[in-house]
Amino acid sequence: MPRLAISPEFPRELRALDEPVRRDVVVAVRRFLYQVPAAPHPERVRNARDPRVATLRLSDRHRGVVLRQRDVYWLLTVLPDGEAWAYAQRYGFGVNPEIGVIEMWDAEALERVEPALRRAAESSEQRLFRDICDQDLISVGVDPRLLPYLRDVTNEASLEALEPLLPRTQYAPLAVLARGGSLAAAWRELAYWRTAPPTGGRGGEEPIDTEDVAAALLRSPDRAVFVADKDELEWALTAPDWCVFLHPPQHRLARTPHYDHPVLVTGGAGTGKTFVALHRAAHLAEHGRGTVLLVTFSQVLSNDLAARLDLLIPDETRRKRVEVGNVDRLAHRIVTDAEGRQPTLVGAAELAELWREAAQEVGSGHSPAFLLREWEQVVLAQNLTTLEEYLAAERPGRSVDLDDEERTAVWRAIGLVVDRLRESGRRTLLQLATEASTLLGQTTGDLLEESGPVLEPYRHIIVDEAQDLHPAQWRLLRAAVPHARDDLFIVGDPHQRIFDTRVALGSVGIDARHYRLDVSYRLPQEILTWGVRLRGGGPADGLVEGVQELSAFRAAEHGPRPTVVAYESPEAELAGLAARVAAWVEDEGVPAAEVAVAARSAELVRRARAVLRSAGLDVRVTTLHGMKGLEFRRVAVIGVADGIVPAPDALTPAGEDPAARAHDLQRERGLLYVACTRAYEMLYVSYSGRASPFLPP
Ligand SMILES: Nc1ncnc2c1ncn2[C@@H]1O[C@H](COP(=O)(O)OP(=O)(O)OP(=O)(O)O)[C@@H](O)[C@H]1O
Repeated sequence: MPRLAISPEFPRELRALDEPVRRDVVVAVRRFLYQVPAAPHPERVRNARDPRVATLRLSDRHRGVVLRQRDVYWLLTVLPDGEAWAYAQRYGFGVNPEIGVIEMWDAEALERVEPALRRAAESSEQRLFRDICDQDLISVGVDPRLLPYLRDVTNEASLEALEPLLPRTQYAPLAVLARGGSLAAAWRELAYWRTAPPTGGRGGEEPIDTEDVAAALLRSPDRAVFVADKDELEWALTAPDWCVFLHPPQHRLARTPHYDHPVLVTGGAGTGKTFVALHRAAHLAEHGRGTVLLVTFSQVLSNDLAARLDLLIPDETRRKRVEVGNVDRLAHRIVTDAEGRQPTLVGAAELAELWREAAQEVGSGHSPAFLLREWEQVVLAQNLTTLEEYLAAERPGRSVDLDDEERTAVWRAIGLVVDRLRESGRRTLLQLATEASTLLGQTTGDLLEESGPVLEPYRHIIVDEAQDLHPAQWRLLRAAVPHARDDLFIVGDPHQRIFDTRVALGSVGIDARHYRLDVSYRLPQEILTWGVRLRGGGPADGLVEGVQELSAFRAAEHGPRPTVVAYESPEAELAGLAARVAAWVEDEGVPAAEVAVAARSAELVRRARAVLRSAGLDVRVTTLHGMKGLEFRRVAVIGVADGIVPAPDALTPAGEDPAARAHDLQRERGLLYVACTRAYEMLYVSYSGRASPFLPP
């Protein structure tokens, strides 16, 4: 039987065919896989640039194009006969000599631009790679067949023009060198695309055999998937792309057989962190040692994760090994199980009233908001249970110093609130998390109705959107899984933090090894660059010790720049929004479900919704918070004006606590950044009056 690998273009082209043709094609591929009588056979292509390329007749008028080596067939595409032959003649193929991935390039187009390259070179003294010898270029993976073209490149702009014609793993290190980067930096760029973790030596793996196509395909999970039987074939042809093809850095993280330590993966918006989390869950469902919990921040996001996991793990038994939820629910369930009834939660307004009363009664001069923050960010964060502990505690992130007398007063206020909550039988979600982790740590049989120590309810935990979890929630997760191989796999982005939680995992007993994803597959470079300027580009703290930079964060694709429009009045801005959304949906045919509108205040959301509804435009309109974790083809963020973003009532007065205010501002910035980075095609931002101070000039 042939060893058949499918390229991601093949299912895409297949979907574009009419139903009867599609059916014929699938039947023909199946026949080929099983080599039954009447199976299509490879036919040579005259004038192919690579003699290993052949075609397979897959329907009356359609052919598949394959790259063939002995019994290995890489099925690249399916096209009408003429186009299939043209395709088969057009491309060059190779194996990257340094990292061993398969490469494919538009050899015909390169030949076409060659005379222009040569003419430019003849009329210029400049050569972009003059100071780099052939051997050095080859040492960063450059295919020797491309050297003649590269020698004629005179400047960065002409190299950029070649980008669409070259394999990514050829272009990426060249772009680093073109910018003046060192060979070591170019090598690091190339190594980012390597699939397997290094096992020693410079290249890390066994020596690369550039003639071994099968090994190269196995190292290229974004370009090929091997299918061994008809079920795997069916899966590769019908499942969404992201279920079947992972980019090498994503694959490396998600499919590493085992980790002997907790893992933290950080990466900017759209780098595929959620996909990595889902694939890790699928991996552990198959190879793990017990129940997997996949948790995220909110119920909305966890419903979305559960639906995606259904797609990724079609096997029901395996799917059942993964529970999907959010941390609050987990805490709620553990406390409910232990107490035999559901805990009652305190409402936000009620809690605010309790803090107001306590502030007044204690009369320490601290505002209710200050006391609440002190409780959540110091007392609950460190699980302080006595005044002595509180007096001795560090108060990271809090800029107003408190002497012993003041701390005693604050402790008294906190005590009042906690007592009143207890008396009324109510609790906050963070209290629940704290209690749940204590319960898990207890030696009692109540919880699982058996005697002996309580066992951790999960064997593996995967956390998505980790940047917004509170230390109390982290302690709960740590307690819910044993300290063992593959215990915790955590993904998040400190730059997208929208709540006040700056937790270094080490401080909550999670000694994670840190990995990074740097390439965004959602954002075009233009939205990404603008977003990074908006976010301030500055470092963000949290999750890892120290700070995280955005400097390595980049995009895989280009697209239009974001549009920022200033209006005279709020009414004109809303009219402008309606016109813009109408143009997208009605004129350009973008499905309404792929458009989202976001604003900072509930009032603006309501008004935008009303205006769009009355124009018959049924698109999602939500707050900036509501955009977390989602993505849309087109996004409009409105009301990005001074006085609205940052929201004045979300800011601590500067006089009360300057550090808290600085954090509030950064959080508000992060919120706008999150909303703007949900767009994978086009971003529109508007305001009336003065622009928000966050908007880049
Ligand atoms: N392997 C892949 N195959 C197909 N598309 C991908 C792949 N990886 C990333 N993408 C694209 O990038 C988008 C972002 O992926 P994902 O939601 O996992 O990113 P994220 O890092 O969790 O983003 P955020 O932090 O902004 O929520 C996907 O919806 C998809 O459009």
